[in-house]
Amino acid sequence: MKIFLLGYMGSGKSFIGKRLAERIGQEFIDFDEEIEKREKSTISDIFQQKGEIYFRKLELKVLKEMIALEKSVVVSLGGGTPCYGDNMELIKAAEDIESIYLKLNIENLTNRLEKEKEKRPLISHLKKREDLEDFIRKHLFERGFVYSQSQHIINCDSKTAEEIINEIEDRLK
Ligand SMILES: Nc1ncnc2c1ncn2[C@@H]1O[C@H](COP(=O)(O)OP(=O)(O)OP(=O)(O)O)[C@@H](O)[C@H]1O
Ligand SMILES: O=C(O)C1=C[C@@H](O)[C@@H](O)[C@H](O)C1
Ligand SMILES: [Mg+2]
Repeated sequence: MKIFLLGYMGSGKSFIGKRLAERIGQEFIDFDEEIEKREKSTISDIFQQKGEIYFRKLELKVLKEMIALEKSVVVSLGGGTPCYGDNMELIKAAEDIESIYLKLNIENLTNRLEKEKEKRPLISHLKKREDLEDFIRKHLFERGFVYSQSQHIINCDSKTAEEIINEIEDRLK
């Protein structure tokens, strides 16, 4: 089975994806780590040195490769991966992919991202909590529509990783 995890920055795609893959005995690919490996650079440095447009083009190339994989795998996408160009249409058109949106509310996303801004170039400049929260509110308003086109939507607010993984397993039965 090919499982793609979607959701906003900090929603837990990497964290849940790794554990879900272990639970069901499938290979795990973290999309951002894959890009970092290929570029021999961090996401922040890629944004800084080559710009976001370069990153988005590379993201599309890697997405197409992930969609074409012919093996069972759990892929944790980047937060913006489905949101650019026709990327979500490509994901939806792939009949062998189960797409899962890990949904969190703005307050919980802000709580998580406040502690982990450095590795995330789109928010690393937002020093005050209020500014971070305002950014997330607007950004999620723009992106939520895309994430919500996933086949499964898992509400992750106040759930442990264990509970979320159990819920995903139930959905995929
Ligand atoms: N169910 C959970 N309960 C509490 N904390 C969690 C849970 N899931 C993930 N986290 C924590 O939230 C933070 C963000 O998670 P993670 O890095 O997996 O997000 P992400 O969706 O991969 O973000 P990005 O799109 O930026 O890569 C991490 O510190 C992780 O440990
Ligand atoms: O939400 C986004 O656009 C991003 C999320 C991260 O996973 C990285 O892919 C990068 O920081 C961009
Ligand atoms: Mg991640």
